[in-house]
Amino acid sequence: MAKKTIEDVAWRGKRALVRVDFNVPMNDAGEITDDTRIRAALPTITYLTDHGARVVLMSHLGRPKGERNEKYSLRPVAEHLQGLLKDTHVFFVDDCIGDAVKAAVADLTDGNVLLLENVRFYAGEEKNNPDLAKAFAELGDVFVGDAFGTAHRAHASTAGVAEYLPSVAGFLMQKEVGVMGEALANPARPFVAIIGGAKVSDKISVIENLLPKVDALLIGGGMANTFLAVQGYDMAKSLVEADAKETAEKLLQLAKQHNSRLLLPTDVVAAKAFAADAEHAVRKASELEADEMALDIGPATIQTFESEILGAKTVLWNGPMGVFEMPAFAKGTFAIADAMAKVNATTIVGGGDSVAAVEQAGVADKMSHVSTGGGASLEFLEGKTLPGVAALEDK
Ligand SMILES: Nc1ncnc2c1ncn2[C@@H]1O[C@H](COP(=O)(O)OP(=O)(O)O)[C@@H](O)[C@H]1O
Ligand SMILES: O=C(OP(=O)(O)O)[C@H](O)COP(=O)(O)O
Repeated sequence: MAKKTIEDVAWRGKRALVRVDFNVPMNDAGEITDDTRIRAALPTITYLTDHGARVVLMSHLGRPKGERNEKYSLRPVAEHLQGLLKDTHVFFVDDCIGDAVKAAVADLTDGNVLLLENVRFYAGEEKNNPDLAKAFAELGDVFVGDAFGTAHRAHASTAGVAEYLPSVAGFLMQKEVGVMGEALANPARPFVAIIGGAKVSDKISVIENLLPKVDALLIGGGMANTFLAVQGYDMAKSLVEADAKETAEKLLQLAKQHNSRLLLPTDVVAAKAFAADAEHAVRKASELEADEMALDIGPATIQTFESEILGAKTVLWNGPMGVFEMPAFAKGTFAIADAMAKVNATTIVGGGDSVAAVEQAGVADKMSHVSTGGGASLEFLEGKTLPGVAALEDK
């Protein structure tokens, strides 16, 4: 459902209380190692400052468990944001509620930005405590939900606060929900989805939700082994989830019911150990040796998957095709990234390791959309309503 956005508000002089997801990775020295999520929030922030709003940003960082912990301070993020927004004053206040925060908000002039300290320094945040939500609401005139990466959490700063203020979507939230929602509801066809990653059990609901909608579902990664085992292949030492075999069988039936083509690897890269330097060879999926494990899809499977992708008009990808952290088993994953970069279609990379893979392959900017949410995009692809989206007003 379409949500009101920041374009539906007259901002001059108003305080925009914006929930962003600045939960960025940092090294031990407290340096930001990937600022993708900060950059992804810039269109919303600059629209608001350009339109004369006083912008109050709130976010979490890590999981400080409801207590103040300097290791999880957002101060370095404020400094980084100032570097990105050269013509804008970015202020930081070392709390997210209370008198000092109210004073810092009152000091803002039109077009200024203030980043609050980590909202997870308060236990009420993750409990969606109404008093904390009200205290946040006092800091703004309009709430802007732009933290797609945290939209699957019903927390005080993502959902609770929206009960006390007019609430609209930011541009990032609008794009994430718009592009993925359109692909699920009304895809240009053929619609091909590629699902990988370690386990079937993590992605049952995603597969269930996609099967009736897609023209073809390509399955790779560790999870393909369980499907192959169900079909009678001896997967030898491969990762196979014994507990998920029944589920895999049901999903194969579901594919038949919906006439969706579910494609599994026909060949794999088989290794004698789960190690970067393990001896390895290409094998048919039916011909693994007793001491081998499948750690990537093989060249024939790559070719099949590539031609499916190149013939598609919508491609959605979630989860690596193999143990792509080890170069010997990364070819399948990078081949998917490259094929998606080439095809003239709507291409969506949904969260987690597949995003890391398109970034490593240097093709992130060739995709129509690279999601900033791992868990959130997974829940969205499962067809769940995300609390941080539901909290925003419909158009
Ligand atoms: N054939 C395989 N055997 C064992 N592990 C695998 C295999 N293929 C992929 N993996 C592992 O799965 C992990 C990613 O799985 P998952 O967390 O489900 O994906 P995502 O983060 O994209 O949702 C990666 O660390 C990768 O090494
Ligand atoms: O990084 C996040 O999730 P993700 O790693 O699933 O994308 C979000 O900021 C949510 O964080 P959380 O999983 O601690 O609630």
